[in-house]
Amino acid sequence: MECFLTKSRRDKFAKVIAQRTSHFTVATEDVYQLHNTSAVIRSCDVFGIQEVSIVEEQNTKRIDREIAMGAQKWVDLNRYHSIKSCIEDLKQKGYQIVATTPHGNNCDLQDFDVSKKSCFFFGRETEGLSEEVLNAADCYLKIPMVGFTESLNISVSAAIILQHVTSKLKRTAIDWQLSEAEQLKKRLQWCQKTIKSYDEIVERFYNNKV
Ligand SMILES: C[S@@+](CC[C@H](N)C(=O)[O-])C[C@H]1O[C@@H](n2cnc3c(N)ncnc32)[C@H](O)[C@@H]1O
Repeated sequence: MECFLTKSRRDKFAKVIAQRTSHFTVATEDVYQLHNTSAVIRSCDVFGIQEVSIVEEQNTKRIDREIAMGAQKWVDLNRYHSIKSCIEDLKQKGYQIVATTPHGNNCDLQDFDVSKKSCFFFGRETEGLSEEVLNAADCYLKIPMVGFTESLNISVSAAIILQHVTSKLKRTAIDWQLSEAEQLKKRLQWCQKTIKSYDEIVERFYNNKV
């Protein structure tokens, strides 16, 4: 199927998939502002996180396509209407639950142990994470702050944390890449999303673009 893509598109897929990981994943809990969820998804794509879970117990909103800049097309979105089922699924997949929060004596980002498969939970703009997530968490993670402001914006926190943990992970000997079979499956899915119609394939074929 990839033969129907242009060479530059195929090369791009190969380059991006080689940097994708399921060692880390991200979950957002009832975030009110669409642009915040979209910006988190965009950061996941940028830092190579393949799966994102969006919990909408109270809000059910469409992802803001403009802000995600098409990132929602390349990242797998799992949507949940209950935090309980989201946590159960993640634990079943072998992830530890990491509650990100500006409060308390949590683990500082610099000291975070990247060896375990982890899901980073990000909370609501005003209330932060629910008691349910905080109680289920295996650990708490904090970005150190030295100003007057009580917390960072959720999408800013996600970008800082993901940049830090993914670059630290890549400096270890941990096997963090998707398996060959997973990479192939994902590339085929991306192909399907890229090719909009059979007419397009035929047109490309006759115009010698493939
Ligand atoms: C605007 S903050 C929520 C502030 C809220 N008043 C609270 O008490 O958590 C939104 C989310 O960003 C993340 N966050 C913000 N600042 C953070 C920090 N310094 N360290 C870790 N996560 C942070 C957390 O996931 C938080 O739930």
